[in-house]
Amino acid sequence: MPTAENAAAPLLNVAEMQGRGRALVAAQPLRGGQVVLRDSPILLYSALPFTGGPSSSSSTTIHRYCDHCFRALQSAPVLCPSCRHHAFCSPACLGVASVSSHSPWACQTLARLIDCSSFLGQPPELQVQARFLVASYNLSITSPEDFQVLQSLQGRDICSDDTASSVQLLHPLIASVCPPPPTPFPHGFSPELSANLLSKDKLNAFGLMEPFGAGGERSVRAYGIYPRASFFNHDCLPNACRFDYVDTVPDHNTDIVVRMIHDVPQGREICVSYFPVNLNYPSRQKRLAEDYGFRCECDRCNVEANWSDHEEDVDDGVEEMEDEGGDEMEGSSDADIEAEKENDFPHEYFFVRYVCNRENCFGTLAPLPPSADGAASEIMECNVCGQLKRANDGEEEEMGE
Ligand SMILES: C[S@@+](CC[C@H](N)C(=O)[O-])C[C@H]1O[C@@H](n2cnc3c(N)ncnc32)[C@H](O)[C@@H]1O
Repeated sequence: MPTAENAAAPLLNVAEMQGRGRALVAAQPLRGGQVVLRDSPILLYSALPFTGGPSSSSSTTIHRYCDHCFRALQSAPVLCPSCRHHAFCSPACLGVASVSSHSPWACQTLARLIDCSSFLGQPPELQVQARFLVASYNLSITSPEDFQVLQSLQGRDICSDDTASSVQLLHPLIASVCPPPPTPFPHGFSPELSANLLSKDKLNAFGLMEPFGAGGERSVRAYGIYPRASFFNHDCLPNACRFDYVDTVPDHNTDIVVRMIHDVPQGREICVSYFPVNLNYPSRQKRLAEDYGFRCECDRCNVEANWSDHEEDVDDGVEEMEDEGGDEMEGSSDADIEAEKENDFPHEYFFVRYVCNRENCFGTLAPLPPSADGAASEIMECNVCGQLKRANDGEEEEMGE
């Protein structure tokens, strides 16, 4: 039970781990549901491609989110008086944005990109990468200290072919439209720096998700760089997961909160999953190799590496965990099948207890934080659909919306 003394002590230490870089490790025993990190973004950018352009006026552009705090817009937005393209939820948000995310330099650069027809013809992913580059160079002007933090995050040593071709197109385009900064860029402005920044983004950005849709779509509203949360390594059976409450909390609405999924002892590495936990083994390995540059050797991958039925799962990357290993079990008795399943998939308890059973959700469940006296909560919260359920020996009982 946390005492007043150890509640004030650090919960996580940063440690260097062989083959894994920096990692976050439990500095004391941690309880399921405990909040181990609350982190604010140093940079946020929209996950949507640009809309508008020379033929559109601001009155025809649909503004879905505040361009600073990314809350869903409920009423008529406050438009930026200079570009008339960017929309804010309130005059206060516009005021903060005008000296940070939407500085005069960012405002003019984005407005000129929006008016550039050759840019608007580019694929949506490239337009979103342009948003990140403009936000990063803007950060170097408005907050050089935060820009240094961004640069200190892990990136890829060797620029991937994808990143190289994005930079080849985007860097000269941004250079040709952006006005001179108020003072020379304190950290430079070059294709090499753009490539370096894009590789940091790929490894470290967290997506702020749209509310869970009825069809189970998981679309991203905005991406953020969260410097302390960036130290979490990946595990395919994570012991922590992150929550965000962009539309529901009044202050610091873009903060992310990382909570323990279950108890862990002091000294254990705390990991999150970089994607939904229901992805199958080949899809997880492919994604980790291509996007994050490493081969996962977690307990779950070591077991699943020996399964023989990966091929059929590769197409959609999603699997029903209970069906795994079924092909090899024909002709066996029920007891044999159960025993074989148990051997094949010793981690099944994780999916029963900690994966949301709402259709198409596949979110991760973590208990609500323990009470002030340290008592564990029996209420589990899904980090994707937000549903609350009562945990009951692995059977969850829904508690309504
Ligand atoms: C968001 S960073 C995590 C923090 C990072 N270790 C650091 O030193 O800053 C993601 C990178 O950490 C490394 N990483 C994360 N999880 C790993 C794992 N399970 N095994 C090996 N490397 C991992 C990979 O290099 C990955 O691209």
